[in-house]
Amino acid sequence: MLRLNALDIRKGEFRLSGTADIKAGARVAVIGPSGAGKSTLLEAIAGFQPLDSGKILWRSDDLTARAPGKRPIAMLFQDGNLFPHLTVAQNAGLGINPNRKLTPDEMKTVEVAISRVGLSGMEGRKPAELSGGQQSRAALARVLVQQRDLLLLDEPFAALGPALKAEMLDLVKEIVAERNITLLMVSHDPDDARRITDEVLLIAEGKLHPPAPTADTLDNPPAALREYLGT
Ligand SMILES: Nc1ncnc2c1ncn2[C@@H]1O[C@H](COP(=O)(O)OP(=O)(O)OP(=O)(O)O)[C@@H](O)[C@H]1O
Repeated sequence: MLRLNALDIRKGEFRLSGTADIKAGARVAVIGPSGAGKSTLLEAIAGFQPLDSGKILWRSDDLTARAPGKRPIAMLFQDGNLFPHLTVAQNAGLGINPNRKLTPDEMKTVEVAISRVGLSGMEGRKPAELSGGQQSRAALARVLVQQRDLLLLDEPFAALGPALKAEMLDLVKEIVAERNITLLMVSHDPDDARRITDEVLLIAEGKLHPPAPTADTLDNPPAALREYLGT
């Protein structure tokens, strides 16, 4: 269980508070109006945004004071997931160790991850030599080699066309199921949430709401969500 316990986050005038428990292995969409604090919540879970109060617990480990790199978390953002001067294999290898050459076993892990995301044969290419979809796959390979329990996605596929985005979401769904990864995904598109998540965590008006089933919530949205969905 990922326990977001009595969180209180302040950023200038902005404030977000609430409690939510996320079951291990769940796939959860983080939804809410623009500026509601979706990215801020992911940053807090990853350790980049300090809490004013509250605790973040994972399987009874208290992560609250832990540095980002020491948390069992991998994260993908909308942009900037790849270094342009490094190859696909080097970018993926950064997930294991940014500072030194990889051991043969670690190189094997990179090779398996690159194959899993469908980029075998492209290990030596730089990001500029890949399509947008292939770049997303390379970023996902880096997440895979990290072998973390939690994956946080902040709209990483927003720049892709609808078909490619659907393909990437399906790949993420398969991979998190295979590895029993707990997924939190920020999305502006309710169809993304329906496609791969079973629960939604709504953030609105400074409050974090406990996760609720995706289809029920989107079919019968609470008032705070209705305006955002345009229903
Ligand atoms: N450095 C900052 N100082 C003060 N307020 C900030 C700062 N950065 C962001 N904010 C405010 O924090 C709030 C939450 O921002 P956040 O990016 O988490 O929202 P979001 O729900 O992810 O938005 P969007 O859907 O538009 O990406 C916003 O109202 C924003 O204006």
